[in-house]
Amino acid sequence: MAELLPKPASGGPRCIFVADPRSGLRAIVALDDTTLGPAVGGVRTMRYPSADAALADVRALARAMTRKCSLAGLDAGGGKAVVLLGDGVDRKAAFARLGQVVEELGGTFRTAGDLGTTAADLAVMAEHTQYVHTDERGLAAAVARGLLRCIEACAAVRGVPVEGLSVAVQGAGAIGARAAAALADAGARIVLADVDTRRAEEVARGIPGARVTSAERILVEDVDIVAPCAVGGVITAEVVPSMRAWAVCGAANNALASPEIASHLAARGILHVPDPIASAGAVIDGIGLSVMGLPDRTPLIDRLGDTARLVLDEAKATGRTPMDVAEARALARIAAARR
Ligand SMILES: NC(=O)c1ccc[n+]([C@@H]2O[C@H](COP(=O)([O-])OP(=O)(O)OC[C@H]3O[C@@H](n4cnc5c(N)ncnc54)[C@H](O)[C@@H]3O)[C@@H](O)[C@H]2O)c1
Repeated sequence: MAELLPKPASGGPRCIFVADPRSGLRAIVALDDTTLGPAVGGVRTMRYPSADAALADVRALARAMTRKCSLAGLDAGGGKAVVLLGDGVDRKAAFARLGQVVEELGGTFRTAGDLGTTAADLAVMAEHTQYVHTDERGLAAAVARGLLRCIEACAAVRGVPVEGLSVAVQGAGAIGARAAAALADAGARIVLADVDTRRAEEVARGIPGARVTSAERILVEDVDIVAPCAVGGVITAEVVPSMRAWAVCGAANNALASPEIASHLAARGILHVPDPIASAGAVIDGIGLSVMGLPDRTPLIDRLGDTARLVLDEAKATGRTPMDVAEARALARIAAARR
């Protein structure tokens, strides 16, 4: 069963709820603004406390993807899918059904991996749809490249080189591991944490000079930059006063617990590169190839550093938060396309 939920009165993404009793699949696909092109966004797979929590998450993530695609200069809008993990799900059959649903959408939604979705899940989807991007390693490398460019922008604003910076990377999954390696290659000193400590230790072993800290401490470590690369909502009103870093720049989607947190960071003088910019490497790589036909996406990925710099400079000049500046820039491009 695939049911189109009514568009919320407050606006925001259109959602399709998918329930497949045979496989146990429960999923929601959200389609946000498609002015610039098809709705694009990865598949997030996790246990949610309730269906309402999953709906709120997928809507917020799809909205963020709209901003991400617009800021990156892509011919694409925002979308997202979440799979609600629960007991008794036949994972292979569930992702096969999700692949069929994506195919039935006929290219209006294009997807790839995200938190909790494995390469095996994506491979199963790809047997049923042409609209899934399965090159997880390539996408993670693209995210890491874009994140590095944004960290270079932070360093330039601060007037310091990237070489020798200490960076606390939260999350040692696909993105965190690749980002930590790329930052270390650029001369940064890495502190790494994951709720799965063994995973953090394994990743750290492959990165010269990296050390592991606890998941509880990572955001308040005595470092130059904090790079959230795990779940969203981690930069909270409680965490900000204890932070010792001078910049937050990571690839986790929706890292701020709420929009007001951007003001908390600004009040403490902490630079913040909004994650719709810092995490955009993957969508640029995927959509740059599949929708825009760009043989080489690296110039567009490298431009994320310029965008980060512009946003940080405009925020400083106007007294607005980088989040507000980024949002305004993203929406201005969409408004211009509608005219
Ligand atoms: N995969 C992509 O192409 C992509 C692209 C752009 C952005 N992102 C974002 O990057 C983030 C990570 O995605 P991923 O693909 O690496 O996911 P993943 O599932 O491969 O890895 C996530 C890791 O974070 C760890 N983790 C979860 N909660 C944590 C916490 N509180 N503290 C420390 N570690 C924690 C998990 O144990 C896991 O190792 C997500 O926010 C995702 O939306 C992913």
